[in-house]
Amino acid sequence: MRPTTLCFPVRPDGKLLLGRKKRGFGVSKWNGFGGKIEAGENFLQCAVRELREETGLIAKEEDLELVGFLDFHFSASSELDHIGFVYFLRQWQGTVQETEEMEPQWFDPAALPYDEMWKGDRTWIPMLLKKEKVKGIITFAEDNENLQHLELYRIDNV
Ligand SMILES: Nc1nc2c([nH]c(=O)n2[C@H]2C[C@H](O)[C@@H](COP(=O)(O)OP(=O)(O)OP(=O)(O)O)O2)c(=O)[nH]1
Repeated sequence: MRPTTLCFPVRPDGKLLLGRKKRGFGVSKWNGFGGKIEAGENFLQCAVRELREETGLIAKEEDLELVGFLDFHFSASSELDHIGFVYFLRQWQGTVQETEEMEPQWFDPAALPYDEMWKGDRTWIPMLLKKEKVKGIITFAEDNENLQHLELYRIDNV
């Protein structure tokens, strides 16, 4: 699978914007916003485009803070394997809109809906919230849901 981006808008009061995915892979899970890089795009361009498509928010590339680099492996379906560049975004233009793909909602960082998120997220998102940057490999079991292996490192720079 092509590389992907994943962006979490963060408000001045610390709340994070998540979206409940309405269709496709990971349907009904809460997640950040992103998707596959398109031909001719770099990661920042992809992150800006996906955020706009999924939330209506308009970001400047220079406002995207790279906070994570994750290697997602699916032991049963290697065609799903992908790397993900993870960004925090603290400034944008526009207002949040529900889209065909995502139902957005702001969450207190201390009360993220981890039970309805990808299983590794409860481990690496709190690291990001502590201002750590994270690199790692997340391997999902045969059911593409449960974790088979999780290897996360705190790094100085992504
Ligand atoms: N937060 C989080 N997201 C994950 C994990 N594993 C995983 O595949 N994803 C997400 C990242 C992407 O949104 C998605 C990868 O599939 P995708 O690129 O087809 O997703 P998409 O439908 O949003 O992409 P697109 O068609 O819009 O390009 O799954 C995980 O462990 N945590």
